Amino acid sequence: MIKVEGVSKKYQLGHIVSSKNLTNPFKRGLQRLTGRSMQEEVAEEFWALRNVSFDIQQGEVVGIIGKNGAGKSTLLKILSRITDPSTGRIELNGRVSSLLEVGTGFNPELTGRENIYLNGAILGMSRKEIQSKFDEIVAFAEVEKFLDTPVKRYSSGMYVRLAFAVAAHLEPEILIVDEVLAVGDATFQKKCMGKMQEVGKQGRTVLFVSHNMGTISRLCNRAILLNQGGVVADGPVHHVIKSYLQEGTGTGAWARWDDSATAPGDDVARLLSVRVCSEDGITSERVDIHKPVGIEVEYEVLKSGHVLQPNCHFFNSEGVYAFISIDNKSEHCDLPKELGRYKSTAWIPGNLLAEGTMLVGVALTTFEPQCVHFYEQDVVAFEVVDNASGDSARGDYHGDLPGVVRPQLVWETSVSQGKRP
Ligand SMILES: Nc1ncnc2c1ncn2[C@@H]1O[C@H](COP(=O)(O)OP(=O)(O)OP(=O)(O)O)[C@@H](O)[C@H]1O
Repeated sequence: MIKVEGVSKKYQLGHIVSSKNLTNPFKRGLQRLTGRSMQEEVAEEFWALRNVSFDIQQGEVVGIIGKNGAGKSTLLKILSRITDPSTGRIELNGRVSSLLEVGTGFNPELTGRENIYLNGAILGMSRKEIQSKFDEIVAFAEVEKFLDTPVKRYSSGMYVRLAFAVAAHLEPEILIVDEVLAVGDATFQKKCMGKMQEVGKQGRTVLFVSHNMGTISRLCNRAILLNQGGVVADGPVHHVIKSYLQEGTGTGAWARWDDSATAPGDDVARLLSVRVCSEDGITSERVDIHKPVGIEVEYEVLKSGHVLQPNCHFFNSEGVYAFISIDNKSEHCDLPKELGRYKSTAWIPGNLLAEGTMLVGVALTTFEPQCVHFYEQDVVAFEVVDNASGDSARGDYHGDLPGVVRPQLVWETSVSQGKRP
């Protein structure tokens, strides 16, 4: 269905080098002779993709994962024929509908209604075929009132809703979606997930890029991990997510931001670091199932006078939302914070989580009125390990124990007939 063979993509990057690093011998000489410092612009080659090969069969729902700059969007652009590969070849059999950056595929001057017909026509559908899908698209996107308004007047949320609805409902044989779900609100994201699952079940092929491992694992059965433009893992989604987390190509046990200007946050507070740690304060990627594990959040308050409550969101590698914990019981947590650097640690007791990977999202929230100063999803991860020593909740059972949590509960047994042993 999709065949990618030895695909590489080269970009030319132009940048200015200053006097010390001139490469042009003429400019170097001139600089020496005149004593005037010179600049020059050099073009540098950059390979965004290197020798990427894989096959995707019809009906596969494939997640493309990798850290920022790994080449995911470039790969999807090549598959959507927005850009050509520098070397290698791709083969796609079937109608492709793609939703890459918000807005691609829409003409801003045309109305919502006109854009639906335009996109259908681009996909090679007849007017009748489009008409049969029209009401469904409009209902999904919830843009009934704005159907005859040019899409340039839409809010970004409306735009994405319509773009997704069009891409997913016009019965493409191959649906390519890049992280667009991050733009909509939670209800819409859920709706999109459901729709993509449905498209996959109808035997169509879906390629989906996301940084959210929960979404990837819920939606996809296979994942391809890219790192610096190359494929480093390709296979069942849980194995590939595990490599992403473990190889340090993605989320580790420690995330920090050295430059507060680019750190997550707003003018009230910024995130400095998040760490998974053991009782003795050591950063730990692997945690013994019996032992407590701490999520330490360090942030800087830039504007005083706000009540700020850190909160952690826990997901397992299948994307199941395990639980949320909000700092709403500690001393002074409900008082406005002064300027300064704060460190808060949430402690999860031993024998609570099940074994496996936990992904943690961290937020800082003011609740009245509600304002989220930052929320970093999947910011750190750790592996809960059960060494099956017999004194954990698993007891003497060595087989697979499913579930998000595995608390060691107190059991009581009473006997009404016969004798206790
Ligand atoms: N038009 C371009 N010109 C030059 N470099 C580019 C261009 N497009 C992408 N790149 C570079 O290619 C690399 C791969 O980019 P790409 O957007 O494919 O990565 P990504 O995995 O999608 O990243 P992200 O998760 O941040 O979206 C990056 O280093 C990026 O800076």
